[in-house]
Amino acid sequence: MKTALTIAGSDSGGGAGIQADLKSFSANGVFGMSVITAITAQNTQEVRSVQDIDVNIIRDQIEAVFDDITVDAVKIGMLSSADTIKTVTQGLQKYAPSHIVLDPVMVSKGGHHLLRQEAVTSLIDHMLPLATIITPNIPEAEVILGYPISNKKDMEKACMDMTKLGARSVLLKGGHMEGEPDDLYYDGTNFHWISGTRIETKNTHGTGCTLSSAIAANLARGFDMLEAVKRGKSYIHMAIEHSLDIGNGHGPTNHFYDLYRKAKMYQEAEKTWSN
Ligand SMILES: Nc1ncnc2c1ncn2[C@@H]1O[C@H](COP(=O)(O)OP(=O)(O)O)[C@@H](O)[C@H]1O
Ligand SMILES: Cc1ncc(COP(=O)(O)OP(=O)(O)O)c(N)n1
Repeated sequence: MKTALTIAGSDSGGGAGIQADLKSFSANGVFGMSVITAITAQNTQEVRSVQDIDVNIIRDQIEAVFDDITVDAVKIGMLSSADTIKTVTQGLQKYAPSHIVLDPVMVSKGGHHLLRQEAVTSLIDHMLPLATIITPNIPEAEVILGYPISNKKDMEKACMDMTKLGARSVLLKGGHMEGEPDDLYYDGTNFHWISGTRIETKNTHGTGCTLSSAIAANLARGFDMLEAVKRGKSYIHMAIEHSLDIGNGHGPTNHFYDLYRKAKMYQEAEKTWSN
């Protein structure tokens, strides 16, 4: 079985972070592993507090996984501090995994900083050049590049500028733009618009984590980047379409719908085998 590793923060509410990543890995057909960088006390409404994990234990988690298990793809989420970024960078340089999907998590929906503002430069200087693909939303790309992104032309320029900072390819997510949530994939040479249809729901907690993990899982399974991005996009659409009304704030994406659907189809098919 193919494997994927998430290096990210824990969300106690289960909708984003490590918890969303592992669910997305399973639903996308790979064995999931985790390196926890920070623990958030979080629910569907707010992040109450954050505890960074000691960098020695972050390094030990990375080494424990890579020294024993073949890692087919890595997804990076919440990194919290410059020290954590340094430790994760060193681990990735040591083991050089083939695919690194960087979701440059900065601020939660409720406005809590999940990456310290002084660590943004470290993320740009050390982490971006290691990324096979970076998957920012519009506000994250604006922070990385230092200019506003207001339309599709700006999105194209932003993608090109992020590859100049070292990322091999870019998926700039359009969920925060007006209108349909069209994402732009730039492979370093060509642009590919991955169009979306907006679903009217408040339950969008963990959408970025779900999508980046689905892309990592599909890369681990051997699909090329464009196909992994397209599969990720159709997975996140399904996960938002059937999102869950859990909690009183922004409910989580649904990782089970597709599995149940497939299990039902399997049961139906199985009935025909005995005939
Ligand atoms: N309401 C929505 N309906 C359909 N797709 C959406 C919706 N909101 C976001 N998406 C898609 O979900 C993915 C994550 O998007 P986005 O919200 O931009 O990122 P983040 O969760 O990092 O803020 C993207 O593919 C985006 O186009
Ligand atoms: C622990 C942790 N990691 C990442 C996030 C951000 O997740 P995202 O998918 O961007 O979803 P929202 O925060 O925007 O709902 C998080 N909240 N917690």
